[in-house]
Parts: sequence; C-alpha cells; structure tokens
Amino acid sequence: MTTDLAAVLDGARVMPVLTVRDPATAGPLADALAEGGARCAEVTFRTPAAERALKAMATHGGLAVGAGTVLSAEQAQRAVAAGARFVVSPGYDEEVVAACRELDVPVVPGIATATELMRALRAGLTTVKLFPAEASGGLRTLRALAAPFPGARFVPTGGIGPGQLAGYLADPAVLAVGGSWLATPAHLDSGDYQEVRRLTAEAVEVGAP
Ligand SMILES: O=C(O)C(=O)C[C@H](O)[C@H](O)COP(=O)(O)O
Repeated sequence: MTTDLAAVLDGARVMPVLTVRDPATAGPLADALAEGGARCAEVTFRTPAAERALKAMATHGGLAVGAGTVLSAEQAQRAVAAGARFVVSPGYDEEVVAACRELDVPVVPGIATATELMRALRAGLTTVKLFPAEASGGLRTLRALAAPFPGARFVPTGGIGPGQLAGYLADPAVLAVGGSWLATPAHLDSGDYQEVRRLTAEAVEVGAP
C-alpha cells in the first residue's frame, strides 16, 4: 500500500465528506457519487453506521474510500480493516499518525497553524488538511501558510461550498478540496440521490483539467 495520498487520489480533486447514519444508504450513495464523477470519498467516523457504510462503499469499484474524523489509533485500525484507503483526522495527533504509518496507509491530519504544519512536516508528511478552512481564513490563510513550505500540499476542508471551490482548486498548493455539501445527511434522509449526483458532477467539472 502507498503512504502517499496523491497516489491514492490519482488526480481526483473533489473529496465528498460523508456522514452516513443508515448503512442501507451507502450503496445508492456510492453509485450517485460515482455517477457524478467522484473518484474518492471520505466516510466520517461520527455515526455508529460509519464502519459498515465504509465497508460497503469500499467495495464500490469506482471510489477510493477513506475514513474521516479518525481520532485514535484504534479507530484508524478499524477504518483500515473496513477497507479505508486513507485516514483523515480533524487535527494533528501523533498516535493517529503513528498508527497509520504502521498500517502503511496515507494519513491526512488537520492543521490550522504554521506550528501544526511544521509538526506534520517533521513527521515526514507532505499532505495535510487545512481545517476548518473557511473559519481559519480560507484561501488567504492557505496561501500564507503554504508560502514558507513549498513542499506542502493541502486538502482544505470545512465550510467550503460551490462558491469557494474554484478559488481553492486554482491554487497550486491544493491537492484536492473536501466538503460535505455534495452529499449531506439531509440528502440521504430524503433519498435525494439525484441532487447528490448533480452537485457532484458540478463540482467535479470545476476540478476538471
Ligand atoms: O473530522 C474530519 O476528519 C473531517 O474531515 C471534518 C470534515 O472535513 C468537515 O466536518 C467537513 O466540513 P464541512 O464541509 O463544512 O461540513
């Protein structure tokens, strides 16, 4: 397995961040995302259904599925056992990073300051998540943080919607953009997969080369 997120994403630039409450929605959700052109997805460990949803989505041929909101080594182990191909955390946690290294799976810790970024770089990581991106100052903050660290790549996430997407994707330091707006719990509750497909296709188009 590679420890490089860029290799797993393989050019995908839009990362749907999912909170799945009912595992029965995982199949149609994966279909809708893939039909909309998504090639990756992050299933957050925020619900009891997360592990089962991840397992179901990981078997979907078209999507590289990772785990989000991973807060401990134990969760990282469970996520990888369920098929996660990468692990995302809201913050920088040494235990999570060490566990992922042991598991040989890419880990993307959240950072919001230069100090946290330096900690991640010192640990040998090159890709981090700017989180919460918009509340931390958005693109201006991302550019300011990226300037002294030309090797760092960012996956800004948090508060981003269709209106901010193009700006982030145009920045050379941005590997991909994450967000929940593509498939919200409300979409899943109402079974509105058509809207998930539409929002995904619209976002993927913005990130197309
Ligand atoms: O906890 C994690 O590991 C996460 O990935 C957090 C998510 O990135 C954000 O909660 C998504 O933010 P919104 O798009 O504003 O809903």
